[in-house]
Amino acid sequence: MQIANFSAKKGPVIKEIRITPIAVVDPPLLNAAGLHAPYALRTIVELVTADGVSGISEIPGNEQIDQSLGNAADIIVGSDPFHLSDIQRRLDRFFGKESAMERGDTPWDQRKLVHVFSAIEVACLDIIGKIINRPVVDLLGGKMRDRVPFAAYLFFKYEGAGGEQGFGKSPGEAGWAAARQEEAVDPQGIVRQAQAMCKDFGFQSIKLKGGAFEPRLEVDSMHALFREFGPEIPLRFDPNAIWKPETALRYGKEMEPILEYLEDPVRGQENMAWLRKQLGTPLATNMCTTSFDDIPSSIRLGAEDIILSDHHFWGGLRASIELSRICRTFGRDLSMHSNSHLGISLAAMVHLGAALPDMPYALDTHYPWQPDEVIKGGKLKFEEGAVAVPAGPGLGVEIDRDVLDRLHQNYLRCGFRKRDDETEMKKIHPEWSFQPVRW
Ligand SMILES: O=C([O-])[C@@H](O)[C@@H](O)[C@H](O)[C@@H](O)C(=O)[O-]
Ligand SMILES: [Mg+2]
Repeated sequence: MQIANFSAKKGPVIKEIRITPIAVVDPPLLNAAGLHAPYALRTIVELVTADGVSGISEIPGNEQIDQSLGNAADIIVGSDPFHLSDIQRRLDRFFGKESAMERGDTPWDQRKLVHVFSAIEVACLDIIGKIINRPVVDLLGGKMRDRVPFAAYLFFKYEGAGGEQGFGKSPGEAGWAAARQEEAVDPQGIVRQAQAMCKDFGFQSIKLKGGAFEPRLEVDSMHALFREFGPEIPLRFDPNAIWKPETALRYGKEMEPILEYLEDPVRGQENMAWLRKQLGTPLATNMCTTSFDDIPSSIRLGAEDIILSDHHFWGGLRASIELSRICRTFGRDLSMHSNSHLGISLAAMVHLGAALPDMPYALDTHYPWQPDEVIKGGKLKFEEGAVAVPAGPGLGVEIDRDVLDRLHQNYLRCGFRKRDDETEMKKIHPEWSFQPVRW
């Protein structure tokens, strides 16, 4: 037998990390935690190897996470981007263990390390893909599908374009660009929003973010969507765990005939498990089972049917692939959660979605709500609600430097340094306060 003569060649080395916080226009969307600010924050991370190969990633913007990324620079610089497990172990040792509790009560995840590792991992995968001339999806097990379907993600909202316009409208827009500025505070407004979004993007599933108004109005909005779109378009509803168990049981029963799944109706795995025993509708979560540490109790209690993974919160794309195997083992489905984001995150989500062995549900995305884009060539296209895996090695998308500079100037000017929907809401309704369980 002939054994190939494998001589260990020196691998690539990361020589530089660039961390650029940006602020992107976001309209006044409502949720259980309050109101979106006129700018959503994102951080763009670039790693550059000694040979000049660069890899990029995008994570939710937050000054403390940016500082942690900066503190991790000594670990990252000098590392081989192929050695992801070693990088992760050294980051774990450097930062110490981050508990699942540090996620917090908000609809979004407040941990630091998961974001840091996600930013580094995705940028390294982009580098690896460019070096071996393969798309990221091939590093995750290869394509199971060419196009990844997403759902229309509706919000109750105040009128306004966001950004400098704030609650005002930017004139001269048509189609979705105009509709995204309209008020939606009742069932009719939600149906109009859904019609406009589905018309422009071709979505074939619909999710409504609830938790903003009292349950009757929000559930009536779901009935109005069902009447408008019929049973062919699957519907989901997500009040971000702000309902009491008895409220969730009452409205969950009422919505059984019209829902594909019900997302985080109640807070905590115990409450989810209690409700799940009484409802025929599958329960999904991105709030009660949000890390590998949560899996044992999720299985013991039977907390949910669907885990909505998010590579920014689960520590990267490979972690989500690992999670998919755990889900299959324990009879969970895996789908994807989203927050306000641009095209680098969307590209990563599409590579991951394309690689997932099973993908029974259209994924979440906030993408239509953000008019800005940081990648060359403008916004990624949706056809019949789906996005094709970007062509080219790595993520297949490149940063537009002029736009990056402009969005960084937005960040410097806007004054926001972390997401704080409660403070934004108090600017309009000073008496308002965030309650983890309200109705
Ligand atoms: O963007 C929002 O307002 C959402 O409420 C978001 O923060 C959630 O994390 C999310 O989309 C969810 O599904 O819970
Ligand atoms: Mg959710």
